[in-house]
Amino acid sequence: MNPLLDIRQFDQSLWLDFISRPILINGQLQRRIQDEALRGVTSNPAIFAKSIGDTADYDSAIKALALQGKTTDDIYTNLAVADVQAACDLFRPLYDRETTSGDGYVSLEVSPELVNDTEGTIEEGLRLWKTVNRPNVMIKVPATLEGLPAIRRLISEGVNVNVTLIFGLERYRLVTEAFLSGLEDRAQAGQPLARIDSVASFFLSRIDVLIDPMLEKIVAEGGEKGTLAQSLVGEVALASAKQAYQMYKEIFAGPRWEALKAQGAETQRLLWASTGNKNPKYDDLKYIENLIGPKTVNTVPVETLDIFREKGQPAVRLEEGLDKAREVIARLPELGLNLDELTQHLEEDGAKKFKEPFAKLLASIEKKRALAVEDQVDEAKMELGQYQSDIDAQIKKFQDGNFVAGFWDKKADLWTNDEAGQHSIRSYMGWLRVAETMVAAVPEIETFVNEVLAAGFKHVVVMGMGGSTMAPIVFKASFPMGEKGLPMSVLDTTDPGTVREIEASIPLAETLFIVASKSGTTAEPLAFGDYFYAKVKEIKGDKAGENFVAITDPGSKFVTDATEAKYRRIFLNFPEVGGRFSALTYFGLVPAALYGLPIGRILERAILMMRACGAYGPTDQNPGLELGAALGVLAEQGRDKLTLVVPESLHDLGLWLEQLLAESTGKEGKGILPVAGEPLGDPSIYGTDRVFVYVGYKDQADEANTSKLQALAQAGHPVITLLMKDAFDLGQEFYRWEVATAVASAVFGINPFDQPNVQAAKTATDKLMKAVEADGKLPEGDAPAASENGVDYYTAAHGEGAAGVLKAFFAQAKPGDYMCLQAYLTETPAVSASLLELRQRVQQALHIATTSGYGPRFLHSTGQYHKGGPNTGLFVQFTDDNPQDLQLPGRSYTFGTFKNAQALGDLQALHDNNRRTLRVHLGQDAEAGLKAMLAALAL
Ligand SMILES: O=P(O)(O)OC[C@H]1O[C@](O)(CO)[C@@H](O)[C@@H]1O
Ligand SMILES: O=C[C@H](O)[C@H](O)COP(=O)(O)O
Repeated sequence: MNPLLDIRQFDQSLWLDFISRPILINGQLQRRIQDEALRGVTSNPAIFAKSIGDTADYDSAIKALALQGKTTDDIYTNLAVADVQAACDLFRPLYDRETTSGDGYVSLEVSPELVNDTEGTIEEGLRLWKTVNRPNVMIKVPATLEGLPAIRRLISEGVNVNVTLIFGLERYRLVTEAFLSGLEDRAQAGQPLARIDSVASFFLSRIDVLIDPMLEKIVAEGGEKGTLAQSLVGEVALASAKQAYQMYKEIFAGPRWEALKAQGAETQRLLWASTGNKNPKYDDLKYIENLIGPKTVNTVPVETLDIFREKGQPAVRLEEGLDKAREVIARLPELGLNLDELTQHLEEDGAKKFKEPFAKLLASIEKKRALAVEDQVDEAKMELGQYQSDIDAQIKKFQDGNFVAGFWDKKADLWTNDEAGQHSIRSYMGWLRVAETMVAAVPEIETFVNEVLAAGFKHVVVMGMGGSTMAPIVFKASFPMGEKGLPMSVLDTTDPGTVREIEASIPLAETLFIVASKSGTTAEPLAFGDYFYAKVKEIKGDKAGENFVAITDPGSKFVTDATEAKYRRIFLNFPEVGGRFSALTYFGLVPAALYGLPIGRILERAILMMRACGAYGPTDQNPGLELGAALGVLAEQGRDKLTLVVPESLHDLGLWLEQLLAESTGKEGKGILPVAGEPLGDPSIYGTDRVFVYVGYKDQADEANTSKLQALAQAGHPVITLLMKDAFDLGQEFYRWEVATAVASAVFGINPFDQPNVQAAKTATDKLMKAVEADGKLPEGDAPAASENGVDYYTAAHGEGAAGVLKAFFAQAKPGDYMCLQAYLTETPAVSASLLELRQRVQQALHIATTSGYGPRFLHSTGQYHKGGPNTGLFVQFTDDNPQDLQLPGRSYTFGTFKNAQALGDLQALHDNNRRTLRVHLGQDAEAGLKAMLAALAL
């Protein structure tokens, strides 16, 4: 027996007299709807004062909104509306299902300051109705004399109204009159009456709280009056309610009502409010159990609802003791108690009881707002030496041309005069303000995380390429897992060894797989999805979809496929945000939240940087513009190798930055080459093509790097230092770099948002895969230039044996060139160490920049620059025999063949762009093969 469910047979609806973000996010409200037959929610200014003003639950959102320049009032409205919307959405299925019950509603009250202001109430009521934009919201309007015409008007406009602060029977009659007149106005205007729902909230416990002490005083005086008073103690509220219910039955009967009913109108139900008992002498369920009757609502505080669940005795009692109820009210005057005056007092006091906490709430928001806007972004230290004046001139040029205003207005001619290019630029500027949208999406994501935890998942695997997984990689490497987070793996390679490794390390049935692909067409994530779906299906059969989540753009075929495969959830991202600019969208934030990070704080910092970059009006300095102008000018003057130096704790930031810079700027023979993971050396080993950027933490000394950087700055190399307070500042840095990349692209006059040369490798790979499908294997290639110790060397450079070939290949290096290692291998410490050794030796001997990436990951990141940037690269590609190959389900080929086709396809694209290449096939044992190659290298 559960009284919460049993009460339904008496046609009473229980609503919850509380709302807060935590109960929306942690699933409590949903559980109450699902398991406890909860049928609505009411809020009031005091409730919001408690949930917003007295907790830190909204602090991140308040800060983010404050930084956007919102006023305190706007911040309150934004928070309250967001909660009400979320609650409305939870009740929506109930609301849609039960078209005549009048349930499924969430109430939001107009400002208590409007309690005696008719026009103000109408205006705010309509505004809130529009802003919440849900059919199942009720706007709460006080039943003051000034409120009555507002109720009539709002009802006539089709707004659902919860009339609040009703204490007396006469006023109740006027409330029903306002409701009926509103419906009649509406009918006269030819508008439909169905689903215009309204409740009349009769406040109960407050009546007894006021009158009982008066009665008790009379009791104390003794005599007849004392005896009478004694019989009335604790009775007035219930008697009022019972009488009101009789009035309700009368009013909503007869010809006037029947005419409205015939047009689809529903009655304005009585809602018992203020039903949390406030007198310890009374039963906690006094205002619940005694007021059960058909077609009524009781809005109950959390604690009372829980008590009712435990020991409630539901039965219809609302029409019991009606004579006594009449007598209670009738005899009050004998004791000198004028109920009209008392209810008037309650009304005034009621207004005060809402105004005071509301004022406190606004004051607390104001305090947080004022503090937030004082916050400053972490300043960059720019040691630009001889380049300073040219960079200053570029910034001045931008200022004179009103660049920043144009930037925020998405004026595409800041980048290119080409019409198609301009169109593409305008279509991909959504990242500029997407962090604002995501602040609003935080509760949705956090709710999802709680759902995943409640479902018992133990691990998350994010699967995707490039911009769809880079941010999760950075978050995972830069933060420890959050307290309630799940361990997270990222799969962004077709390397079978890595796929196996991940598979072996996860509890398959309890792993949530996120297939992340903006386009929904990228071959790798779709293959990963298919592979693991088949694996989970072996365990969970038709329920496999429960373990899968998609993040993709709306309208992609992947949306259809994921829907068919019954994915647990599909997050639709934003078509106007490109992959490498998507760190602060669902792509970065859903995994981050599952990993247990408070994503609101990451967004807060991003918005701080947006503000500094002029998103909300001109600023004295613009960190994104300054960084971008510096990088653009330096690259134009030959300093085009951005050498990123980071402490170990930020080692994967380079992966994200590489994609952003290389894919955005590496085209039309221009661009900035990001150089990440290269050990920092003395000034003597560097050419004049470098700019050094250090990203680290303010309070973490990094002596080894900082002293070397000092020496480099002294030797005339430009050095830029960005120090973060903590890892949450990654939100700030992501944004700074996105702006800087777009600005540097404007210096070059290129479109930062396309990747014209990526397709070439994909097309070549597709062609090779067609051959695989037809012949069962990849086509035979040219003969190697050398073969030694199980390692084959393929290159156009000629030489004797492995050593000769390597010598000839590296002999092509010129100042300003770079060597790029492309390892289509399983990432292991030994492989990474050999690649690093190779980089070091080349750097020391040839004084050129070196980069390194695992394939096929880099194809979706730096691959654009390799083919589209300047022809300064010497590319060394490593492949192996994929000793641990894996079959792909539903396909005629393996992961290994797919990966090797990707390598060959890219090699083809490099050749087509006349790049200098060396392919080193390492055979069965990549680690040994690499050692053999290093032994043959005479550098
Ligand atoms: O998210 P998608 O559409 O799968 O694309 C992944 C990556 O591939 C690229 O399109 C390059 O191939 C990147 O720009 C992108 O981040
Ligand atoms: O709509 C509900 C009312 O705002 C609420 O029940 C008031 O209760 P209180 O008297 O306990 O503040």
